Amino acid sequence: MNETAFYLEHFDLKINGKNELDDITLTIKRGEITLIYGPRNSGKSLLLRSFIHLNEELFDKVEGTGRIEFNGIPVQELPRRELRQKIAYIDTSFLYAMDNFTIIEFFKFLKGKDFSFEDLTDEELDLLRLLGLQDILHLNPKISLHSLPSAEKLTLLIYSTLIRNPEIVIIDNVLDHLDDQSCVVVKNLLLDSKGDRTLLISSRFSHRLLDIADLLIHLKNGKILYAGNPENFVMTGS
Ligand SMILES: Nc1ncnc2c1ncn2[C@@H]1O[C@H](COP(=O)(O)OP(=O)(O)OP(=O)(O)O)[C@@H](O)[C@H]1O
Repeated sequence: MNETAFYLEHFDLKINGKNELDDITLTIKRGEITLIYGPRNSGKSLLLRSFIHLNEELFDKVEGTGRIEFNGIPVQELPRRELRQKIAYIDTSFLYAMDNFTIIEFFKFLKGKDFSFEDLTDEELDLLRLLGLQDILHLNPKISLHSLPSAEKLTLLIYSTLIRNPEIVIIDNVLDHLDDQSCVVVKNLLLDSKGDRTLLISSRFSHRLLDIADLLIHLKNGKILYAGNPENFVMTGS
């Protein structure tokens, strides 16, 4: 299999005529964790959504120039359905959407309308335990997810992504909403479950996630200020 998951070359993005991403060239290797770090409005979400053509669904006028390849194929040549099967993207809007579900409705949404909790495989139960979510199975399945503590809801969102077993997992801004203790649990889980999976995580903070990143990309005003080894980034204080 191709060692490079994503390759971008001189990629520019204009939204409604305004330049938002500027000359992005980078390589994201398979099986690695990439941290995209930058302040509010630096372009993290626009960049991550470009990998799956999601900006086109949010904005009227999206113009991308340059190259984005997934597994060596330009993404515009890949059917969206295939991209979304292989690449799971979650952002904080999913958390708000989850409030509309009860526990059982959420599992049925993930696993099919005939789902019952006995259907969970050993692997899925292990993952629930690893994430500290096993108690959810003892709650009334008809309670709303809205009533769960937010850290638990976030972890459930990550669980729902991992059980689909996608090649690529993109976690846009979500981990910034976890408290320090839950963040450590999720980080360890992401490391443990990594395998061949490629992870892209965006954050407004570098320090909490730097230790699990293989590649750090520092974005500001739609431009890459740094792309490379996270340790060197810390050492130079860039
Ligand atoms: N809903 C929107 N309408 C118009 N322009 C937008 C919208 N969302 C983002 N943009 C433009 O895209 C730029 C980059 O936004 P993006 O959401 O990618 O930033 P971000 O780094 O993910 O920020 P945050 O940390 O706040 O999520 C913004 O400066 C803004 O100009």
